[in-house]
Amino acid sequence: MLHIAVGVLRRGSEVLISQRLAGKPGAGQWEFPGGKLEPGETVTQALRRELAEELGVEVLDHQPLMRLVHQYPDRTVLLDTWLVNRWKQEPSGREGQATRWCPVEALSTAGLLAADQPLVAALQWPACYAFTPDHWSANDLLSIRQQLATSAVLTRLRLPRLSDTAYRDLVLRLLDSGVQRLAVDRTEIDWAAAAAAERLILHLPGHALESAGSQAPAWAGGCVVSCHDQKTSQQAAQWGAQTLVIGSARRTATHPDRLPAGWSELRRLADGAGLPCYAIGGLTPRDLSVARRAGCFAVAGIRGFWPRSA
Ligand SMILES: Nc1nc2c([nH]c(=O)n2[C@H]2C[C@H](O)[C@@H](COP(=O)(O)OP(=O)(O)OP(=O)(O)O)O2)c(=O)[nH]1
Ligand SMILES: [Mg+2]
Repeated sequence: MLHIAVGVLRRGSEVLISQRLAGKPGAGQWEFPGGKLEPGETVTQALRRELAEELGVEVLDHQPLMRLVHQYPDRTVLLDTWLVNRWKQEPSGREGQATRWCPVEALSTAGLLAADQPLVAALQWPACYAFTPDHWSANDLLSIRQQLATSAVLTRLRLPRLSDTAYRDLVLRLLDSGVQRLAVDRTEIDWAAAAAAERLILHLPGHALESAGSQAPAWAGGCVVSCHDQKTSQQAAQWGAQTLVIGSARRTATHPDRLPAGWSELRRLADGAGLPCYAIGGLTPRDLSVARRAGCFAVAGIRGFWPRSA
């Protein structure tokens, strides 16, 4: 497996991409700058060297974003991807390659290498994903709707106590209040008829895949699946999920009896998933950097993600 150090230079809402040169695999397609580790090099040494060679920049600040394994017909690559937020010198294509700044929301159609799609999702999806506590009512959520509308956090509405009608009404009221997108779990509701489908994400637990059809429904916002093992994560990827929630990182109050998989197991799951993964299990938003070191681009949870005690 080729270990590749990849740098995502980020400037506001844009990232730098470069075009692969003639003669290389994927010539003419776009990629994030970077390249293979040389013998004896650490990944961050390779990142600094590649960005200096390819762009003429000196990296001043780098943070892990995600790890991703992709199989091409003739080779397997591990893309070890880093966000680069600060650097010295103006980046330019030092090897004759074209470079351009691309808005994050335009990356899906920028002609990137096929392997980079999960990376694009990782840049587009929110880094924090908050699940509602089971005992919350519709009013609990409506009382904080202004906050939900301005927050960068994605919310998953679990709310098992609500009827389908109450659940549907709540979703429509939250969207009306300016909440950008929501993750829902009720496929029985006709969301297209409610004109809400554009801004909804479908979230299913892994065990629901059995009865969820052979292919993910074409929801504009995409589908997320919760997984605790490799078999389910592979099933979810084949089904067409865009992201996974994998756990458990630590023991949680929700599942006190479940042994946590721990960070090294999560890293194994994330590496094998081929999709961007949210880490879950006893985490808070403050755990984002440890989750990213374990190959997960983002964190999810219940307690610790809400302004008041859940
Ligand atoms: N840099 C980079 N490589 C990617 C991306 N996506 C992707 O599949 N790859 C693959 C393509 C290549 O097989 C491999 C990178 O190897 P490379 O040939 O560019 O390595 P390098 O820059 O060191 O080039 P060279 O010195 O071997 O000429 O990773 C990406 O976004 N950035
Ligand atoms: Mg390269």
